[in-house]
Parts: sequence; C-alpha cells; structure tokens
Amino acid sequence: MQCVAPSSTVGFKPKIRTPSYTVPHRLTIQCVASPFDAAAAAANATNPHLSATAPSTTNNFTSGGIGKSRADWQSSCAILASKVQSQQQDTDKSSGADKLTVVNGVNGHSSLDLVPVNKLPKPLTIADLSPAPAHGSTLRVAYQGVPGAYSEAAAGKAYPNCDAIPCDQFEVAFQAVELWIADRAVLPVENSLGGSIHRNYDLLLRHRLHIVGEVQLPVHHCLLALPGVRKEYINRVISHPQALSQCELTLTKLGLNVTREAVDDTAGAAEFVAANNLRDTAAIASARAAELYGLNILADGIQDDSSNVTRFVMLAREPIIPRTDIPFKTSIVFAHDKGTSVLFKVLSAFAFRNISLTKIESRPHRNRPIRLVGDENLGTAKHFEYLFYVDFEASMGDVRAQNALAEVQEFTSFLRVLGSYPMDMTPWSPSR
Ligand SMILES: O=C(O)C(=O)C[C@]1(C(=O)O)C=C[C@@H](O)C=C1
Repeated sequence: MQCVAPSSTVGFKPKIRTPSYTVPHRLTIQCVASPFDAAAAAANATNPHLSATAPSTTNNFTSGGIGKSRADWQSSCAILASKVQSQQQDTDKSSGADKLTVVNGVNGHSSLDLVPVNKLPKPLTIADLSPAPAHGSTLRVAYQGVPGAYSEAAAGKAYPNCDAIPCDQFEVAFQAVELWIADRAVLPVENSLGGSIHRNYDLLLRHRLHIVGEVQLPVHHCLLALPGVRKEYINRVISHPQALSQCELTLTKLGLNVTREAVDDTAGAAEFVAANNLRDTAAIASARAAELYGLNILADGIQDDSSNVTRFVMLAREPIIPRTDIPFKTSIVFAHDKGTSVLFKVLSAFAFRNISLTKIESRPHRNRPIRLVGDENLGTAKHFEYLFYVDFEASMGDVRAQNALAEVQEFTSFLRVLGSYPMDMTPWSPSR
C-alpha cells in the first residue's frame, strides 16, 4: 500500500493491535514476476510470505488463503520451476542446433540428427495430467487488495466456495492467472457513481485473458476508526480513490472536510489505520473490514447513492463456451485508424439486429501504437485515435451476434472479443 505514515503519528508509540484475523500476505510482483527464472521460482518456494495460514472467515468462501499452506505454494512453485526447466531445455536444444555434438558415436550434424538418449523428452503419462494434489479442486481467484476488499466479496459472489488470493496490484492478479497460480482474476470495471475504471480497461487490452463472468456488487461503505475514536478527532480519511469519490458528498455532510488520501484498496486503508494505531485517521471500507481489523463503524452506508453498484468481471485463461439458453453478454473492443466515423456503422450493425448495448466507452489512444499481427504474421504498427469498448446483450453462440461482428470486422481495423459470458441477473437490492 502506498500510504506514507503521517506526521501526526510521530510520537505515537505504535501499538500493533492483534487483528481478529490472521491476515495473509498479498501476492506481489516479486512472487510471480519471473516465470522464466528457475532461481526465482525456487526462491519463492522458501519465501516465508508464501506460507500464509488459512484465516478464519465469516464469509461462505475461504478468503485470503493463498492456497492455504506452504506446501501448496511449494507445489505451485515447483510446477513453475519444472516448466522453466523444460523451457530451458527447449531453448538449449534450439540454440545448440549448429553446435557439433557427437552422439552415440555419430556426429550431431549427420542426417540422422541424433540427440543423447537421456535427453529425449519422456512421453506424458496419465500421472502428468492429473492435477497437483495440494491444489485440490477449489477454484483459486486472484483479486487486488487485502481481505475485506469489495473485490474479495465479488470473488465470493461469483464463486461461493473459492479460495480468494489477495494480490497487491491488478497486474499481479493477471499474472497469477497467466502463470496458473490462480484460476480466475476479479477486476472492477465500472461503478454506478464513478463510471468506468479506465485503467482496468487498459489492462484487459494489454493481457490476453478472457472475460468469463460478471458480478454486480452493491457497495455499502462504512466510515471506520479505532475503538474510542470519535468523528471530531478525525483529520484525515483514507481509502481507495473510487470509494473516496463515491462518498464525497456524505463526508462533507458529516462535517468531515478533512484531508483525503488515496490508497490501493479500501480494506488496506482499514488495515493501515489499525496496524499503525492511527487515532486521527478514518478509513472508508466495508463492515467486514471493520470486523477483520478490529475497527469501529462511525457511520454506516456513507455512499452518496444507495444504489451504489460496482461491476466486476471474472477473467480466465480460456474463454467459456457461449450458451444461448440463458442471458449472455459479450464484450468487445475495436478501433479504426481512419477516424471515428466507424462508430456509427458499428452501432448500426447491432441496432439492425435488435441487439441492445449495455455499455459503450471510448478511450483515447492517440499516438500509442498497437501492434497488429495479421494472419500472415507480419506485424504493422498502427496509431488509433480511439479505442471503443462495447458490451452487448447477446451470446457469441447467437447467429445475430456472429453476423453483427462479421459486419463490424469489415468496418474496423482492430477487433477483439474480450469475452462472452452469463449476465449477472441477481435481482436488484439497494445497499442501504
Ligand atoms: O478497494 C476495494 O475494496 C476494491 O475492491 C476496489 C474497488 C474499485 O476499484 O472500484 C471496488 C469497489 C468499490 O467501487 C471501491 C473500490
């Protein structure tokens, strides 16, 4: 968390409270950043940060347990390390192609092309295909933040019995899935008050994960402080920037025209207040965060709108098979390098087929080239003025959607289907 200890804490003897909960360490870039570095993977296997214990939980899903034990992690890292080794062997093989090797008495450059028998790849067996025993069958879902974050709640809503894995950045959550440490990542993409979370749209484009689900989560914010601290003592409120903006008016109404500071996630703000015994600082976070970090709720339901909802998408390495028997949504991103007039044509492709759009978002992309690789695998760098993100209410299994996209492809120079997934049809219930 990028939160600097405030000057007001100088002089306080930091009394570390014992949280009601064993907070697991978050996955960091260092834990997952180096997939091709066997040494790093081996080092991770002994990293004490990876030996988080499974916390007790009040939710119906296992929160925060990064695989639950050191054994899980060691097996994850061993898998990574073995992948690295086999990749290394492949590289050795190809880079050594023009080295003279004498194998079984025969020159390596002979037409027989022999390699040492002990280096030949072993055929896969059934045992190679079975899942690593320590992982079990529980779905592992990576989210940004610490336990008590709304992203963790979204993971629990989407996959009620999952193991939620806290990560210190979104980038890490993406990488955790890409490296098979997690099965899904949770990404907040828009909020009913704050609108789109643009940075996360950029991440969707940069990575190759597929949207496989969505969750609309009513977000109910609380103002949290240490026990015994009254509203009048507060001279600073900290939280995730989205949460701060969602509570802007209410904070003013509460007379809290005090410094506001942005941190990485709401629950991380609560944890920071508790861990540093900050008696002059309040955090905006969930009631669950209050419980986990031993804070009091000074004010409940402080979001400016009772219908405050954040939409999260679930990401996976593989797309799901689109169905047509239940309501599906499809998300696409497209661009055209010759101006924005394409937008009208694209929208008409959906309108003529009676396909409703649930979202349209433009993102400036001026002077930022995207490398387009065509079928012939020749890359061309093109500069787009805008990227357009569109969600529409149809499955890719639906002929209307397929025809609409075939038409869209004709108008655009870049088109990617981010995912086709079941719509969250949970009946609406206000968060206050
Ligand atoms: O900080 C958290 O608790 C999050 O899960 C992040 C996040 C967001 O990025 O919008 C999620 C839901 C709320 O809108 C506020 C913050």
